[in-house]
Amino acid sequence: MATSLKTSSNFCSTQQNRWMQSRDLILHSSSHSNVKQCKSKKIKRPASLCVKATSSKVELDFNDPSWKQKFQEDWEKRFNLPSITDIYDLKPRPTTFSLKKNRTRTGDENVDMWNGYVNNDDRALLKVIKYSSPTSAGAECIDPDCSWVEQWVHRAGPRKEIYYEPEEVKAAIVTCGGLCPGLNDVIRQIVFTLETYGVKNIVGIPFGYRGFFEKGLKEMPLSRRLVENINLNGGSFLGVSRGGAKTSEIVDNIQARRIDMLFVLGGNGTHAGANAIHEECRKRKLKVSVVAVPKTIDNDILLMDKTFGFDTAVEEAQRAINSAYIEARSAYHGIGLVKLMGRSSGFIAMHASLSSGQVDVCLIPEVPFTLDGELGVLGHLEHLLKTKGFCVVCVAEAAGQDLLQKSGATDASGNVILSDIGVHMQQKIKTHFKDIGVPADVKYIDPTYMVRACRANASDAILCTVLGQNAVHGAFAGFSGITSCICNTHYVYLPITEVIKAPKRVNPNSRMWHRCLTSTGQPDFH
Ligand SMILES: Nc1ncnc2c1ncn2[C@@H]1O[C@H](COP(=O)(O)OP(=O)(O)OP(=O)(O)O)[C@@H](O)[C@H]1O
Ligand SMILES: O=P(O)(O)OC[C@H]1O[C@](O)(CO)[C@@H](O)[C@@H]1O
Ligand SMILES: [Mg+2]
Repeated sequence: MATSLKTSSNFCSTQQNRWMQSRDLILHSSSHSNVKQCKSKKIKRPASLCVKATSSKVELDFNDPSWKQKFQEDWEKRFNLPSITDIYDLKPRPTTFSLKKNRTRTGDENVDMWNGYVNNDDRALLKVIKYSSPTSAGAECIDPDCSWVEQWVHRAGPRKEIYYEPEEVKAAIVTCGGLCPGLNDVIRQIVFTLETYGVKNIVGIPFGYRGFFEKGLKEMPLSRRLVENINLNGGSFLGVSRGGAKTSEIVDNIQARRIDMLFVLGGNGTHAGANAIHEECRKRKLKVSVVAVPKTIDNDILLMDKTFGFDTAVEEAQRAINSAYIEARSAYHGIGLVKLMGRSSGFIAMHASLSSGQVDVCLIPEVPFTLDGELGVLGHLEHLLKTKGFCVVCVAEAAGQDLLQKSGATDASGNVILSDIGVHMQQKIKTHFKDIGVPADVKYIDPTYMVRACRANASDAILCTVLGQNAVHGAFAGFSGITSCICNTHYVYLPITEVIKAPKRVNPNSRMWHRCLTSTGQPDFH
């Protein structure tokens, strides 16, 4: 396969990018499917794309009849799951995770064939829509004709054979980054599942990656009895932290503590850290499985349907919007303004606006806007006060950063600290209506930590259960450097490298954003 793929990215040209921009639907999809457009010097028409592989950039020539096959071979390579068997010649043993007791005797002779395990060759389809044109809403295209190409990913779940002796395993769990509903549900399910396999030595690492190197932070022994009820509360039973991740020190500590399996719960940053730990373990030839579970209220991790905690955050955010609506509706010329979290993506704002049905203006970082001027937000608010008497605005915390002075500061993990768009808008709205002599009663709600410090709702609790259990199955199957997630409604494992390439963002050409616009009735603000 390698010989059939060129590995140059030099052909990517600005000219070709212009072609891409004129077909901006493809441009958007390109970031999602990690496909970069480029121009082959040999080809006149814009029919060549650069496909960025994990470690190299691979160019595909769409005039070559076998381009699909080449794309798929590259895809297979990129989505192959790293395993401890890549570095060790290991013999598997039959699993200790028994499903037999759940089997019903039906008299059907096939029942003896049934085993309930997932085969390593099982796959789930990542994309199920066949777009007939790059201009179709939300189209995700690989080639200029938007051809259908199967993109398979590895199915998650228990395997019939495992690569660890459960009695000898020491498993550790760590929760990193900011809080998120469902952390305790995942911890609990990991412990339950490990015990079902027969693992006796399970520990929690306190306060994120910090727990690996901060003196005085001791690991916490975990058991079913101890974690049985932790899902009844929000937060993390183990504590969380940002910053301070030094991979080599962490791996020294993993070695010193003789940890065989590490379960890492966190967002983009945590996943990058987990992958670095996995790589370092591999470099040192350690038989350690590092398995991540994607957590973040922001829902900004690539390729997956959603991260756990997102649904709950949306539900909580919706309550804030409802309060803003009630305040605005009850005041003379009331304007309710709600700022919602989302470091680089507007998913919470978009979904909470959609679910509440009470928002007139939704502002997200992916869609630029102006406040002043004929087409600005303020003019539209004037119109809303005139026509319906009140209005509700929902703004994502990362929206409109171009309108504000940059703080230049970063948090302990290196994430940019955003300027406060909520406070800025509150002041701008007040000043604007004062200046034009129209009374306006502005009620500003910033629910920040309330949307993430709560207990998981029912749908998140189920997602956490499945992801937590699958994380353990993945580790016993010998995989490492993977994440346990949901793609296209199916539970799968993805290599971490594929999900940390960029933060996932709302596609302004997607049906969902257009549904949001239909719901709010807002015009373009620029
Ligand atoms: N590129 C990286 N390589 C190694 N470790 C990292 C990297 N980025 C972040 N980390 C570490 O991962 C941990 C969590 O990162 P971060 O604070 O960005 O939260 P996150 O996992 O992205 O979750 P959240 O959604 O709450 O922001 C921190 O301890 C941080 O030091
Ligand atoms: O104040 P903290 O804990 O650093 O986290 C704030 C950030 O964390 C998140 O909740 C999750 O990434 C973001 O929405 C928000 O920007
Ligand atoms: Mg992050």
